[in-house]
Amino acid sequence: MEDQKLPCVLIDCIGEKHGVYEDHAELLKEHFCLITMKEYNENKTILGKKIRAIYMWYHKPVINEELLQSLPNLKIVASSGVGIDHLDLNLLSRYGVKVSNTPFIVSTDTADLGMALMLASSRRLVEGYQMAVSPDTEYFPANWLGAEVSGATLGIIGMGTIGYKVAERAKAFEMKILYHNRKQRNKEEENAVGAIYCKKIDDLLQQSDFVMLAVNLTPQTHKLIGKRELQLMKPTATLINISRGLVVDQDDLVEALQNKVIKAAALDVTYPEPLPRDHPLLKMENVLITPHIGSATKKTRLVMMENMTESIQAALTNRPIPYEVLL
Ligand SMILES: O=CC(=O)O
Repeated sequence: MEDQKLPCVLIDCIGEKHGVYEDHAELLKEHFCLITMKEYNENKTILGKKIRAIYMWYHKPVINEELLQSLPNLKIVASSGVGIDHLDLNLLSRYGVKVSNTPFIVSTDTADLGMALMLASSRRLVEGYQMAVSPDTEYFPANWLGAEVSGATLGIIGMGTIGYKVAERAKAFEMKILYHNRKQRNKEEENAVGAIYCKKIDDLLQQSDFVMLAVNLTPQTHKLIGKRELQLMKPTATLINISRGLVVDQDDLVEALQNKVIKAAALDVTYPEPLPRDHPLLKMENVLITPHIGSATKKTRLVMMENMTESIQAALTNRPIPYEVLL
């Protein structure tokens, strides 16, 4: 409902499958007059002029030129999460619209999920669970083995905030940690976690038991891991992706898994999301998939909402935007 005193903010929907959580919406309503896409679509001419910000919760609503043309007073798009690959920054800048994200808060949970995927995949937790609950279960199955994580070699591609937090956790597991950064080497962080820098990505791929992808999706990292890179990996290695699906050539990954070029994959991200229900990755025993839940914990999602609110308030009062994404 429209409250004349509060700035109008467009959101996709409240509740439902991908919408802003009901509880969070109540908090947002203290600061903004929330207009859902459904309400906007029913009354574009009047509401379009009033909307001053878009609260983009997990890539929705989708922003295109047509929408921007009908929102003449739009000042900011506050996007949840760290990745901004779903936004056309040049287009938004042409319309004078600022962009913010929630970069720091997602790192800890996403690193935790990376560890969870590595442990679950190597120790075959999903298969173990299925065996434990099956009517004809065999306890202490003698021929059923996983691979050890403690003491194994982890190669982190992309030692940004998330990658570094993965390294901190891997250190506690006494793993040998290798990392590759396309641009810069960070010696201080390297020493703190005992990580070894691989200038060449190939060295990391050849030596790692687990390869964890934690890079942003950019034109340079698009399909960074394809047939050639998968062939460099050990046949006993597992690929873990907590960044973006498009960092991997998925067809090449399917082929590599089918032909046992690598042992397994654990993926929080794919393309598209979700995968079509008949996609080969959904049918493989050596693939563990989660539905893009890196930052999906109660506390983190609440702080993300607070970060987004702060950024919108700053933009609407012409103050510096705390989490502004610069072109
Ligand atoms: O995918 C999640 C994020 O970008 O934070």
